[in-house]
Amino acid sequence: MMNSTPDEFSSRAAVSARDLVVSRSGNEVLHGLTFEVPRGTVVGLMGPSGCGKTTLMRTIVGVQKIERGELTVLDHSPTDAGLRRKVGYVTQAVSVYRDLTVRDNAVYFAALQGFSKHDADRAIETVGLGEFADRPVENLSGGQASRASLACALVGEPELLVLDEPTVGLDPLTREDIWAHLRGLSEAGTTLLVSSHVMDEAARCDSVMLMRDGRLLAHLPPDDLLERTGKHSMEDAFLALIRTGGNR
Ligand SMILES: Nc1ncnc2c1ncn2[C@@H]1O[C@H](COP(=O)(O)OP(=O)(O)OP(=O)(O)O)[C@@H](O)[C@H]1O
Repeated sequence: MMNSTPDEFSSRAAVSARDLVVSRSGNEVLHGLTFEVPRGTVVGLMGPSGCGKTTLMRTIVGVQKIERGELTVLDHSPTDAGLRRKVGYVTQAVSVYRDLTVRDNAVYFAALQGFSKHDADRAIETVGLGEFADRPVENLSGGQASRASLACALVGEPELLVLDEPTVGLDPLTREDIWAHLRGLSEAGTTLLVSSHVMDEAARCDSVMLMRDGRLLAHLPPDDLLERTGKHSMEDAFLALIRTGGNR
């Protein structure tokens, strides 16, 4: 990577950051992150509460100001209007209208971005909610409601999907279900950046970015994390890495 030309660098990375510094309300929250998210991969963003995961995701989707450093998203500046149709973002809270049906939500999101009803229906099918399309979101289970949010982010078939804790509060079976959908999207070419508190979910990612206190401790494939720390579970491996501050 050190020897890459800018073109080679950009063509491989969906997101690349160099010395990225971000402040919120005057306090520096991200202290100089340098990383690359390769296109078509699933990257897990893990770390304790308050370490800066949401802030990083907000910066990538262009709603958080960059203080210093560089950030490129699909070869554009994150605030570039051309990215709006290429980047999907699902926040932690279920962001759909609970009194509307799944289809009406998806059609509304589609219309906002200039997509069709057909695009909305395809997104609903993608997340496996076809049979619930005419049901108000308030009458769905938690996992189904999460998938309804996901469907809204998928209407335009984004190239990059940024998901803030899509499985939080869900039971293991539903988590499994959501991850199967995410893996399917990745196999179809979408790049996914997914945050989670559940360290075992790291094992489902192609690589894991481990953050602590606004810094990146490591970015590596899950098997390498286990090997590097000599641990058998992601949880233990992460704790070991935190104790050494990311050093061997
Ligand atoms: N609006 C804000 N103004 C000032 N500081 C903020 C604001 N939102 C978050 N912070 C601070 O920024 C830091 C990072 O918060 P962030 O929400 O990015 O963490 P997180 O890793 O996503 O946490 P969690 O896993 O609990 O969602 C925290 O110290 C938090 O207190």
